[in-house]
Amino acid sequence: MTQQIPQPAQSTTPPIPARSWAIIDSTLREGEQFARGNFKSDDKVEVARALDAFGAEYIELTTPMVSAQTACDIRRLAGLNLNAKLLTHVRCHMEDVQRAVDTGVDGLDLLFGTSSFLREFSHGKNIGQIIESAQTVIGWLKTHHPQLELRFSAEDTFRSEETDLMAVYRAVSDLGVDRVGLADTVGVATPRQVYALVREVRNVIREGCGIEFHGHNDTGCAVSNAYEAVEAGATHIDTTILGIGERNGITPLGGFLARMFTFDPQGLVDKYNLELLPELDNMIARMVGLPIPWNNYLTGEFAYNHKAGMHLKAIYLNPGAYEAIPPGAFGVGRRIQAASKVTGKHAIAYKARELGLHYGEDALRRVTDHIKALAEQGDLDDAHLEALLREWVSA
Ligand SMILES: CC(=O)SCCNC(=O)CCNC(=O)[C@H](O)C(C)(C)COP(=O)(O)OP(=O)(O)OC[C@H]1O[C@@H](n2cnc3c(N)ncnc32)[C@H](O)[C@@H]1OP(=O)(O)O
Ligand SMILES: O=C(O)CCC(=O)C(=O)O
Ligand SMILES: [Mg+2]
Repeated sequence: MTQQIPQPAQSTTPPIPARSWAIIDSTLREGEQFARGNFKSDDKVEVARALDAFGAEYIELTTPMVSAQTACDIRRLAGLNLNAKLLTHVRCHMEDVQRAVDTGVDGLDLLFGTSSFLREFSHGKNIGQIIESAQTVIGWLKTHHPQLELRFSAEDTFRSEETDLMAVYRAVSDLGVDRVGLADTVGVATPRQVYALVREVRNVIREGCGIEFHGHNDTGCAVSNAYEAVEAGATHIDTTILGIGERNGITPLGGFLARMFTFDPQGLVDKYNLELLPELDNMIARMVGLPIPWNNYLTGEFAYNHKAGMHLKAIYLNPGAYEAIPPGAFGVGRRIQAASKVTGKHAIAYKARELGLHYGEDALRRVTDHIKALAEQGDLDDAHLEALLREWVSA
């Protein structure tokens, strides 16, 4: 079975080039906020090296304010001299940033909640005070650490007032941050809202200022929202391996890359070592002590399982008939499940031929019907199918 790499989806929308966006992988920050995420120092080194080998452009780390050990781990990771840029995620607070600049990271991801929920219940500051804090903190960083890459994010963006957001984004862009961040902190945004807000933010920030999107998956839109952000001009997307994070997590690295592969397969192949994705997913599954979900994007056990007779006939001729993305591109294989009640004669004929057996038309119909009837009691495994095909060919 050979499979042609699918061409970018044909639609009225132009393909989105992979060079227009970068991954900020937050497994070592948002992922530490996952119920089972508690990475030890050596785990962090393993994860950072694996993400670097994969080709992730940025790796976001937890704030050094967490503990002395966490600060020490950040310094250890900074000492690895990875190709990926290291960022640490800190409150917009002088003590935090002073601690962060001592760790040797390449940049700081600053944040301040701008929704009424967070202004009232998290930090108690109004928009004017948030902007003042940003001026103090960013001003100090620009003077004393001009080499650092800076991002400022309005946490809970999608439940914040539009006028507040535009005031904050304009102010931090004027202060010279490299990127502004939009965060769907509670996973409530719809793809259309994300598209519209990214376009609007683009109009108030200076040219060349990047836009980052961070999306939670509470309502199942994390991948679509990240995609819409890119379509609207976002330059950086936050992901975690397997999507781990607070509650049910954020945009998963694999899911986002699957989405983007359909627009620019070669661009993704050029940027990332995509065939390492199963290693990344397995590594995090091991570290958090959970299996990879059966329906996980690309690497789930059944992500490339083909079963129905009508599908199998076409799959044998060209797998692209029922696959948007060739599994080999991401280092995974497909499974053909030929011996079920929903199978058909073409699949059985292919299986027989693989075993060097040749059935005439009538015999093929009979053995297929027999298999389908037997499978009413449960699917047959490959060994059972093989034995049956060998037995029936001479019957
Ligand atoms: C949506 C997100 O994921 S945001 C990122 C979340 N990440 C984290 O919380 C990192 C891990 N956190 C920690 O280790 C701790 O919370 C620390 C070290 C940051 C702070 O610990 P504590 O001093 O014990 O405070 P605590 O966590 O109880 O409360 C949060 C404090 O941060 C303040 N705060 C919240 N957001 C911000 C902000 N963006 N900028 C500045 N201060 C903020 C709150 O006002 C509160 O301070 P207060 O006690 O002076 O009112
Ligand atoms: O800093 C950010 O942009 C995102 C913070 C975060 O994890 C969130 O808002 O869910
Ligand atoms: Mg988050």
